[in-house]
Amino acid sequence: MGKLVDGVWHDVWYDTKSNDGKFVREDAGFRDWIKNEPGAKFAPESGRYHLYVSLACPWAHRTLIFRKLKGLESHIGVTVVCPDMMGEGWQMGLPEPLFGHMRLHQIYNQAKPNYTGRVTVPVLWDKKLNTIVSNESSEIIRMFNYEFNELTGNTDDYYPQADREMIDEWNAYIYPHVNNGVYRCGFATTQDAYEEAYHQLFASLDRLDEHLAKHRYLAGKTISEADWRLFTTLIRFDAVYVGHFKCNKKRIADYKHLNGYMKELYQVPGVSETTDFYHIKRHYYFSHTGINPTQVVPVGPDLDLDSPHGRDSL
Ligand SMILES: N[C@@H](CCC(=O)N[C@@H](CS)C(=O)NCC(=O)O)C(=O)O
Repeated sequence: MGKLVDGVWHDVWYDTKSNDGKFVREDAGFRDWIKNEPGAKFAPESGRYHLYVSLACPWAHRTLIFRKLKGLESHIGVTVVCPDMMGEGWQMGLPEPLFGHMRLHQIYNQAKPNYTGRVTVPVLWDKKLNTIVSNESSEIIRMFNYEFNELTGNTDDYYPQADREMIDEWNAYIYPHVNNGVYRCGFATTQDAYEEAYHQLFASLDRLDEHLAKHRYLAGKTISEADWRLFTTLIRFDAVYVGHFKCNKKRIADYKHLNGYMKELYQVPGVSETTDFYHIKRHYYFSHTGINPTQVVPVGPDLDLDSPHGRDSL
């Protein structure tokens, strides 16, 4: 794990010392947008864009789900990096198809030779302008939700106008406490920083479970972006976060409503194909040697994801 400084790779772990042991996530460095409008710099064209993802990563997982559900698989190519993220950061198993690079930091440098920042997945690459459009998953999924509709004919909407306020509110609540909350537990380097994150996480999961007792989805009557953003954390929870990140007050399997909700989302056609528990477990347990120095990857747990979710009556 490391970062680029002026285009040079440095093998460094997260700096928690300057934040009282707290893990603080760095903002993404590439924030352009694909737009379906005349004269757009990044226009929605078939075959023009390429995604670099890790199947382990919850942020990258969001983009794979949207690529699948929005019918973008034949329009946007994908390179899946290896699950092990060691001294050189994310690496390819085979030379990636655009430049033959073996390391993701070479892709960042290809876009910006003097780049300074972390080298994260997902990355949305533009083959025409030879640059990174975006490395921010929350924005990539918005682009996938709308901007290719004319090309694909798929008008499914995960950010409908009528529910936007609710979706935004849930996103703003879930990101710090749950999505990033599990990382704030796992990467904390002081007891206090860990406990603060832990209590916020489980208070939030309790609140979500209560909400989902009465509502089938987070916002509105259909599955929205807020649900998919929560899902990619929930699906990793029992396999990784409970043990590796010490989020062990309860498992998702112990939450009646959250568990059924997670299963319903997992059972949406196509979604299980985007979920890879080998990559998920191998990445976290093998790569974070500061947390798990033996790099032994647990065999369990046995997950029950295909049984009836029991949410139809809501
Ligand atoms: N804000 C980014 C966060 C992406 C992110 O942090 N990805 C992790 C993988 S789960 C990563 O690549 N980490 C490498 C690093 O921090 O060096 C997004 O949502 O797209």
